[in-house]
Amino acid sequence: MPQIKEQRILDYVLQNAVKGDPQSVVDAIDKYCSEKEWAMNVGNEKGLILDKIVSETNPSTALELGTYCGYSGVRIAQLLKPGACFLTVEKNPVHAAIAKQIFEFAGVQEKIKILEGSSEEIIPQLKSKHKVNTFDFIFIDHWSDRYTPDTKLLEECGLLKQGSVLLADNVIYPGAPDFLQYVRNCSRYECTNYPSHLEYMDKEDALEKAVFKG
Ligand SMILES: O=C(NCCCCCn1ccc2cnccc21)c1cc(-c2ccc(F)cc2)cc(O)c1O
Ligand SMILES: [Mg+2]
Repeated sequence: MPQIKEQRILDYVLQNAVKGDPQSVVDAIDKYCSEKEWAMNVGNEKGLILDKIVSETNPSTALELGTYCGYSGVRIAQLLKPGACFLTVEKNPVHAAIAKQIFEFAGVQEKIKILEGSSEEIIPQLKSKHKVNTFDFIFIDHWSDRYTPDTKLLEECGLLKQGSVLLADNVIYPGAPDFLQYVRNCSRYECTNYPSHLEYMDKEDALEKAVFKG
């Protein structure tokens, strides 16, 4: 019995999903986490909203803050056009290692680059060290108290352009009240709320989309 939940999730995927089939990996994680052990993946209900917004944006450049086991990374990667650049930031090295193996099993590893570290140290390095200009799409799913400072940091680092789409998870539960206040009261963002539920639970949650107006 692997000692940590994330290793058990990986093992379940390796034994129950189809190698090279991203959707089977997503479905296996959802099955395990709804039937066996809850985990903080965005889940299928919010995941379908994520899919719709990624498809509508059709990003050439995408960033994710909060990789965890790679569930949302696989969902996003399978929707990206060939040649798109997708970076995902994970502070926890154990989770990053699990996500790497999930991406490889799903067959999306060529589309995703995992950056290990905290958002506040990585965001300022993105232009210089990772040859990024601006992001078309950003999925925010890390510590909720970093949502606002990191949004401001992305602005200050010139990583947003007119039309950049920010999509934040958990704005209701656990909640990101200061982020909602910031983007909804800042004239530089057009916001849309997508009510949903906490992954694998009946508790209310929501995604918030904030489009940068430049
Ligand atoms: O905490 C969550 N996510 C954040 C984890 C990332 C922390 C570390 N980290 C990763 C990248 C990174 C970059 N910079 C700094 C730190 C960084 C989360 C929690 C819940 C949740 C928990 C308990 C409960 F009872 C109900 C719900 C549900 C979610 O969907 C979540 O996403
Ligand atoms: Mg989340």
